[in-house]
Amino acid sequence: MAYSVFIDGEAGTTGLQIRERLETRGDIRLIGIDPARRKDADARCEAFAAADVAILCLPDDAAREAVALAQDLDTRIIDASTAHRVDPDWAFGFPELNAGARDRIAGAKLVSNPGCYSTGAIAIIAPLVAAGLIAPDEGLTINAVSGYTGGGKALIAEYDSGEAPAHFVYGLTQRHKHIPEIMVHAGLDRQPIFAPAVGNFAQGMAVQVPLFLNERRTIDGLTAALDDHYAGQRFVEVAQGSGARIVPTDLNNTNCLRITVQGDAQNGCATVVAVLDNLGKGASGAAVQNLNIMLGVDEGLSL
Ligand SMILES: NC(=O)C1=CN([C@@H]2O[C@H](COP(=O)(O)OP(=O)(O)OC[C@H]3O[C@@H](n4cnc5c(N)ncnc54)[C@H](OP(=O)(O)O)[C@@H]3O)[C@@H](O)[C@H]2O)C=CC1
Ligand SMILES: CC(=O)N[C@@H](CCC(=O)OP(=O)(O)O)C(=O)O
Repeated sequence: MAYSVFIDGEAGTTGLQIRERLETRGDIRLIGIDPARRKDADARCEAFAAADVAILCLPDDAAREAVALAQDLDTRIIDASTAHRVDPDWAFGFPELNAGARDRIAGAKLVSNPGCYSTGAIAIIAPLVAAGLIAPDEGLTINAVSGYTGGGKALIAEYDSGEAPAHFVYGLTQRHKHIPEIMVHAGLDRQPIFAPAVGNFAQGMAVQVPLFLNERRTIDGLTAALDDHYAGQRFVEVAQGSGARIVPTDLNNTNCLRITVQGDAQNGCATVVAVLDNLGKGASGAAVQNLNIMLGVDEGLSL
């Protein structure tokens, strides 16, 4: 039996990559929509009604509108946007978050994918809060650099034009849209300082959480807590750092996320770094992983 899947926004950056991952699958029938009618409510309603699962790859307002269009249908929804990530009626689409996360996704009608930066930040912070190695009210800093596809078609066009800078920092007013979901799903009571940046490379990202060490919080202890948390997970690994460079593009075109803990016990300073593909585990890969979990098929299919 084939499942019907509608990708709303399939011509966008995230949508295209989901399509590529699904179009060769025998167990999935993709529902197409006439490109000229891709923003037409009637055409989208018909597609929602025909779908077992709809994947929203839309700006936030359009995602909210799509959910309203589908509200009386049985269609299950995966939303790649920011619109529903802290809504308790939606399952949070990070299966590796905690013991119950995968089952919640499997049984959910509504699943909200984490943002790309949030995936890296939550992957680091949530297990360390759960292990008592980061206090919920600790003042944390999150530094990150992303490839420019993270900004969707508009930022891609800027870089394609050759007019965009080699590197820029942003989010300086500390209102980045990922901060609420990081706090809720990592278990932080105090807002972290978030310092994102974009570099002149298409995809890939590194998310860093610097931590001061103490008697309780050692490099070995941090590594062991993360290792324990992710033991047996297929797409998240905790690796030994070499003390050398970490390259944000290392996991491009995969659904993997790699965490390393490095620092110096003598000066008491360490950095925990997550590397992932913003379009892989940070968006399209995660959506396909969640789809697989919702359909009850092998979680790694087409990833
Ligand atoms: N890029 C990334 O790394 C990540 C993106 N996301 C999220 O995924 C979602 C999609 O982002 P991304 O793919 O980057 O964005 P893009 O700008 O690349 O694509 C968005 C797509 O949505 C279409 N669209 C816009 N409004 C409507 C509407 N009212 N009805 C139907 N289609 C519409 C656009 O069509 P048109 O171009 O014709 O306007 C476009 O094809 C966003 O919410 C984003 O925040 C999540 C994680 C990472
Ligand atoms: C480089 C860049 O611009 N990145 C985007 C986040 C990309 C992402 O994860 O998007 P959603 O949260 O919308 O899903 C930003 O900072 O707004």
